[in-house]
Amino acid sequence: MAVLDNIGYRALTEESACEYVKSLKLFLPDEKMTVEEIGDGNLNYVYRITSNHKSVIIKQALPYAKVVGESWPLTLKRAKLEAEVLKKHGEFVPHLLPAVLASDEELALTVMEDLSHLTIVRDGLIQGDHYPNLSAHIGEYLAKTLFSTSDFALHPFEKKKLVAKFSNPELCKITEDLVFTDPFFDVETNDFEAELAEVVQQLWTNDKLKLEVAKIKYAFLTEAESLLHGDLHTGSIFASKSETKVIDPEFGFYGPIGFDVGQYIAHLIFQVLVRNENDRIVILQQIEEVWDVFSQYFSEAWQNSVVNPFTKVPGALESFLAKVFKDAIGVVGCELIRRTIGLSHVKDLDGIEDSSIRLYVKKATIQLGSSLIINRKNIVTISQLLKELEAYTS
Ligand SMILES: Nc1ncnc2c1ncn2[C@@H]1O[C@H](COP(=O)(O)OP(=O)(O)O)[C@@H](O)[C@H]1O
Ligand SMILES: CSC[C@H]1O[C@H](OP(=O)(O)O)[C@H](O)[C@@H]1O
Repeated sequence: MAVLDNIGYRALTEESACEYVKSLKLFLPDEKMTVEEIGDGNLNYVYRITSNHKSVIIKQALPYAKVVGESWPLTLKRAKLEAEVLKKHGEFVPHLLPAVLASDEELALTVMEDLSHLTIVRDGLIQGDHYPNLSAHIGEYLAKTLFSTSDFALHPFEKKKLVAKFSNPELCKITEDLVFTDPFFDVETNDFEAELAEVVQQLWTNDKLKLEVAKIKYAFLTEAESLLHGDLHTGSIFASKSETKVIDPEFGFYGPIGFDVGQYIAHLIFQVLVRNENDRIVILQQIEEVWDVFSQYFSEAWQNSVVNPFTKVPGALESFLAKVFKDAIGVVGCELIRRTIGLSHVKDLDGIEDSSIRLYVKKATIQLGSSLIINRKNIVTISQLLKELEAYTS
């Protein structure tokens, strides 16, 4: 992190968080307010401030990663980047994002709409809740944000301006390491039970697998297709039966579309792997639906596009969607593996209390991840993906 990042910065306290929102005139000067720190993520503090008649959220970045502490410095610029991604994506899908009420680059914070009436999707799915509109909404979110920020929608000057504006090297490096590198090597920060050592050793010595991961990582490093969310797991989505809101795009940058699509599908797959046969059907349907809705909206936008004459060439759309799908399957494989044996796990797997079931599911997750990475060229439809999953569920 550049030293100058920090000038004027101070970490909020509960008291100064209240003062701050009062200074924005979001509350009356004499209004009685309560404040609570509710952040459960890896990186930032989140304050919920309420009075009798309203509530807001302040999310503040620290100059380091909260989960590790000061030994892992991290740029404060991520807060501004997150607010800017919310605003840019908000141009296309305002109904699927929290409203940004204010942002402050110096204090590295964003004030936004309080979504506490909704549930974090990961928690809801773990407790067996069903969100009938979730994948239709996420499919729409993915198609509209990713198409509208791509070369298929923007003049090349505008697109390149956005690529520069949303440069996010420090946060990308975390993904490059934690998703696409460390789990495939014997690195200290990896985190897995001793009983998985044999399966993990097989990964580390599998050069065929590593060669494919190298290609997927290279796409992440080099393919500036669209402005991604960059961390679209089920912990970054709030939902109810009718509403869906995507939060936390601080890993946003210009990258391959298949990354966002693949991360979302991967986190639905964790639920496929932990549920019994009857309960998993709704999740399999959600996986099918997100791809169907994404490709439907993306195709409509493509057909209306006037920027790029090649969009009119027969087969161009199908060829691009096939590329996105293949990229997504590779990302699914890497995400399944990293959340099982790397730094930063998911509650879906770690929360399985019975250790023999937990280890069984984790081994299946690693094997499924490897198979998807290696065979991704042969998995070209969502039905083929669902068929592949069958072999790893009991
Ligand atoms: N707009 C919001 N409304 C209500 N709660 C929120 C909001 N934004 C974040 N939170 C809460 O804070 C938690 C952490 O937020 P998140 O943006 O994921 O932080 P991090 O970047 O540290 O992962 C969320 O899981 C949620 O419980
Ligand atoms: C130490 S960063 C690891 C992990 O944390 C981020 O998750 P979140 O901000 O949603 O808690 C992101 O997924 C990173 O890969």
